[in-house]
Amino acid sequence: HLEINYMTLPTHKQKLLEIDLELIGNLERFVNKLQEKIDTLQRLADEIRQPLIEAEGREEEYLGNPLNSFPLLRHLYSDWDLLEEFIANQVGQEQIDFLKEKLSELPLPKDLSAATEAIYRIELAYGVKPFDLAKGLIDGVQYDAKLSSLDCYVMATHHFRLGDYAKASQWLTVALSLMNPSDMKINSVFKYQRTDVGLMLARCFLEMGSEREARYVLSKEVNMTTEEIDVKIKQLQLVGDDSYQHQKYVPDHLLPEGFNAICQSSHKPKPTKHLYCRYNTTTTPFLRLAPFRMEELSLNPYMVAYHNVLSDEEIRQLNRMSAPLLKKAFPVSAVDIDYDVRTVDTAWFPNSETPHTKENDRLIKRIVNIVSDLTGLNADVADSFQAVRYGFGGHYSPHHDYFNESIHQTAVNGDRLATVLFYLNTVKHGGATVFPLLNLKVPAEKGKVLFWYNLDGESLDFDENTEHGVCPVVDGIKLVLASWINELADEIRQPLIEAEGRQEEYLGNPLNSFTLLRHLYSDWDLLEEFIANQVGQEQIDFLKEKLSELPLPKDLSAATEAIYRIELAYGVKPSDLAKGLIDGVQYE
Ligand SMILES: O=C(O)CCC(=O)C(=O)O
Ligand SMILES: [Fe+2]
Repeated sequence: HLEINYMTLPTHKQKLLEIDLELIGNLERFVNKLQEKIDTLQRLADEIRQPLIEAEGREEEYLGNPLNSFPLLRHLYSDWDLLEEFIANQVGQEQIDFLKEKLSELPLPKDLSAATEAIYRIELAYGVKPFDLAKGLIDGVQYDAKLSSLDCYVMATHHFRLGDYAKASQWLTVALSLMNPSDMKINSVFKYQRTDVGLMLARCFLEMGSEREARYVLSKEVNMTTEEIDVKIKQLQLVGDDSYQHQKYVPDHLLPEGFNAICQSSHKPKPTKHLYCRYNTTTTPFLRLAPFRMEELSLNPYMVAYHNVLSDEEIRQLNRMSAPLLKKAFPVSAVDIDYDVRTVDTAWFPNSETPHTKENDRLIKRIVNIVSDLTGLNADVADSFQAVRYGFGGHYSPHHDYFNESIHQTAVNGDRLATVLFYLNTVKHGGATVFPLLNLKVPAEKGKVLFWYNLDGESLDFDENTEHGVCPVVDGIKLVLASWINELADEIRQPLIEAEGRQEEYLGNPLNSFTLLRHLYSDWDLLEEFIANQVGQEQIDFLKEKLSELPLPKDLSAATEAIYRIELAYGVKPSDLAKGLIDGVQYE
């Protein structure tokens, strides 16, 4: 049962329909059995009554006939006894047993919580009023679906527990409006009564400080007398009501308002007059041959989207590869403070379970290449792709991708310099990536790749403006592949990082000083040209400004000559010198 995931796996959701259909079939068989018994009992009643009708008004004459008195006696002697047995005998035991057996396959409390929270997130993020949500109108889209009174009551209970009494009362009002008198018998089967709704609504009004409205509801919906109301109100005011469990109130943290506003269809994207849409042919030579349509979304932080990067077949293969790895990563424990940060399934990818077929290896290599082609960064990240699957209501609260703390990962690889996101499907409604501080919404579109720097281009400080999250998915699921390029994967920075903390020693070594000098002398100059078309003007200006502080031709000559003298004086072969072996000493 543990692996069942109704939120993100269509096949599992399908199972809910199948089991419901099975149970409905079972219920119908039970109804038929019951109907047969009713028919039999009705006929019996008619037959037994028949002689009595005949005898009516002439009882003496009737009973005088032995053919009448005998049957009457015999009938009274034995029939009712057997009839008692027949009536008492449970109809449809088989169907009852079947139902009992199936109960173990039905959703668990945590499944209901997950579904409730999914609707709750959709309600919050898209600013949907309970009344609209109940009739299937979400963020301007009218769905062919609606909620029942009991569904609304469950939503109200969720809000109530979070202490959002205003929203809870709205849901309760909708629940009342959807409750028809003719549903009373059905509702009572589910132990759901109008008075339940009324009591909770009165509680909401009391919590909101409106005793007058609480009294009105207790009288109208719970049918209490004035005296009963007095007692109830006093009781609630004194001791509260422990029939409802409370949780802490978290919605601000869950989906902040500024974020939600961008999720909604009413959001107007900001004009992007300084930004361009063009083909990237410059980052790497590869792109001169196979340019991708690129859309600059922001200059600071630098952020671009590329379109139609992966083919449908590649995406199919990726999904085939990652599907078995995606595990249910649902945070179910309410004591976990982060339980509402992210509702997805994730898998690091590829991992030891990924079959090493030729196609798989080729595809992974291709994705690594795409990442470095699109970003111009050294993306030796084959072990750090993350496949992410969002189900209905699946979201990611605003966060930064950098860790900004010393953990094993940042110590080994540095922090996350850049993020590359592959969108593997088009989400019909919801699921956009949103950057609230940039007022930017990036819809999930199949084949698109989004790339941004998490560190400021100038200071290399963490760029707080890269804060981002994912709007709850309304319709369908969302699939992405995330890849992070770490600072230290960028080979340009490698020598500096190696030198960190032991600069004197590091620079004391001629090979290091030479490499550094040569690199500073010529690489940045060429790099400036190389990346001029891609990075923000600000960074280019910074680089240009710094060029004046870099070594001059005479400095390079001096260094070259120094190495040359060492080579001559110690008789070092070029192959030894290149690998650090000088006059019997192996340098690092
Ligand atoms: O799914 C997305 O659009 C964003 C994912 C993300 O922010 C992350 O994995 O860090
Ligand atoms: Fe992220």
